[in-house]
Order: sequence, then structure tokens, then C-alpha cells
Amino acid sequence: MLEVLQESLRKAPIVIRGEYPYFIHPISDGVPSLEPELLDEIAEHMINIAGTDYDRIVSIEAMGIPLATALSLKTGVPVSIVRKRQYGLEGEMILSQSTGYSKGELFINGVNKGEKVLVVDDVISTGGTLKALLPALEKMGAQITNVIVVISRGDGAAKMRDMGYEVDTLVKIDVDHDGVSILEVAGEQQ
Ligand SMILES: O=P(O)(O)OC[C@H]1O[C@H](OP(=O)(O)OP(=O)(O)O)[C@H](O)[C@@H]1O
Ligand code: HPA
Repeated sequence: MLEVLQESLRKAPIVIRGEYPYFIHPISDGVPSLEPELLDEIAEHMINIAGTDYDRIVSIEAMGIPLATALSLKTGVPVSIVRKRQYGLEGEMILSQSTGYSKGELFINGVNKGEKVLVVDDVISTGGTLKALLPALEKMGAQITNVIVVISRGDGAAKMRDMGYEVDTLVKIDVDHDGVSILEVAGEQQ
């Protein structure tokens, strides 16, 4: 299951950002090369989890964009990207994002009241991003049908569950200075 994803994670190099061992991978960084075979495997898996019954796919720049695009092309569902740049449009929602290595603001546009929304992203780590995003989407009147994140490292997904949000992840990993270890793969018995 998810063989292309697993193989690519085993090859991911690590750099240290502050104290944080940061893995570099096609899905989380677009580096060194994001292959269509990998995007296809992931998009198919996301459709297996969430189906196609939603009005909008919501994802976060930068690395949510290829995932949301791949999914949009398969499902015909439109995409709204949560940006790190302010547009000042009416109804724009502003939120604060904090990850293991960065802090900043995010801006949501294009999500309409009453819409069924699928949220996808590349990585969940501290959970800081989704902790800010999911309540904000609900405040805008969206109904979140599923939240799917490709790579889970750390306890972010568990923290989201404690907050009442189920986050499906395709693979759980551990990262240290030597590399990535795969702890769990969706749909596989451990
Ligand atoms: O669970 P968290 O600790 O919040 O980390 C996860 C977030 O970190 C990454 O985004 P990043 O801000 O690095 O943006 P990028 O997609 O532009 O690389 C990733 O795309 C998630 O959005
Ligand atoms: O270690 C990481 N690598 C890439 N993206 C990430 N987003 C959170 N942590 C990471």
C-alpha cells in the first residue's frame, strides 16, 4: 500500500532548522522532483477515504497546492487555497499559524457558507496550522466533511482529535538526524 510514497520517504534527506530536524520530500517541499506517479497514488488514496461528495477542496500554500490540484482534476471539484498573503476581499478570514519552525498569518478566501469542504495538506506536525484553520472554516459556515493529510509526524493529529477533529493521515513517520522512519501506513496492519 502506498509503495511510491513509502519508498520516497525512505530516501528523504534531513536538514536542521533551529532545533527541528526537517525532512525534505517531494510532497512537503516539491524537492528534488515531484513525480506524477506519486501524486496519482496519493490522490487515489484520498478519494478512497473521502469519496467525491464535497463542494470545495481547501488546502494551504505552498505544498497543499499540488495535492489539491491533483484531486481537483480527478474529482472535478474546485479548489480554494489558503494563502500567506492578504487580499483584503470582503469576507476574508485572517488567522495566525504556528508550526515547529515558523509563525505567520494565513488568509482564507472563497469558502462559502453551507459548503461541504474537504481539507487536504501535505504534513501535520505540531498541528498548529490545522488548529487555526479548521475552526476558522467552521466560523465561515463551512461543513468539513474530511481532513486528509499525507504525512503525520509528531502528535499534531492526536491533538486535533482531542479538539474534536478527525484527521486522516496516509503515513505516520518519525524523523531524527539520521532520516525518516515509517511507523504506520494507512490500511496496513501493524
Ligand atoms: O502541523 P504544523 O506544525 O502546523 O505543520 C504543518 C504545516 O507545515 C507545512 O507548511 P509550511 O508553513 O512549512 O509551508 P509550505 O507548504 O509553504 O512549505 C505544512 O504544509 C503544513 O501546512
Ligand atoms: O519536517 C518537515 N518537512 C517538511 N514539511 C514539514 N512540515 C512540518 N514539518 C515538516
